[in-house]
Amino acid sequence: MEDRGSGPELILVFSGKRKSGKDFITDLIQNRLGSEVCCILRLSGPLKQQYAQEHNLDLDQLLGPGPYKELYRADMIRWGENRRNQDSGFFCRLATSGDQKPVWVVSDARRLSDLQWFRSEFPRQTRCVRVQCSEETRVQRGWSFTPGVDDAESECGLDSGVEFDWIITNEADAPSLDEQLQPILKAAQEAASLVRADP
Ligand SMILES: Nc1ncnc2c1ncn2[C@@H]1O[C@H](COP(=O)(O)OP(=O)(O)OP(=O)(O)O)[C@@H](O)[C@H]1O
Ligand SMILES: C[C@@](O)(CCOP(=O)(O)O)CC(=O)O
Repeated sequence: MEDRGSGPELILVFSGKRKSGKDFITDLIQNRLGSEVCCILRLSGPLKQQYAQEHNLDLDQLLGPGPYKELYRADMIRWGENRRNQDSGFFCRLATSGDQKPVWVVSDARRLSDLQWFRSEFPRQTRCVRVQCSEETRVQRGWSFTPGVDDAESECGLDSGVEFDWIITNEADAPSLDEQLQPILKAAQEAASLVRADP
């Protein structure tokens, strides 16, 4: 039998446009699975931490869903891309260092290099999930088109060329999230039970 070691048994790598609901859905998954089983990892976490420190900004607001982070988004993208150009796995490595939970939920993949990093480091465990909704719904959630952001790699890098394992439609008139998330939660529960059976 394969040695499972102490790494993750399943990694759900989420992507989706701004205000599609990635954080909302990944929080819901963690609530359903429990924080003993599942951790949420944000690739933007270490980026925002370092950026906030260098620019003397409010990290909690940069991490939250409000309008504050949008003031800095274009510059954070540029700042992060400088780092990524030197080392494309830089933020993936920082975000994943040291977590021992059986299920990792990565809430914010944005670039093919992010998916490639997980697929190459964790080929057996990685699954890709897309969150989608209409532009109208995103506008209702506070989105407006920003040139240099919404037409750049940060938002468009995974628009094509990716085979997603699951696609979730986060709209009022779509099937309920509970229904759509069922196969994902089932896979996560199976992964967690493998770890329990093989400590
Ligand atoms: N199904 C839903 N029901 C109610 N509110 C929702 C739903 N999905 C998302 N929202 C709300 O819409 C807003 C944007 O969602 P969220 O922050 O999860 O999007 P995101 O894709 O993570 O955006 P960003 O890329 O800007 O971080 C939040 O205030 C969130 O609570
Ligand atoms: C700067 C950046 O990490 C911001 C992500 O913010 P959020 O996931 O939308 O809260 C986007 C990027 O890395 O391109």
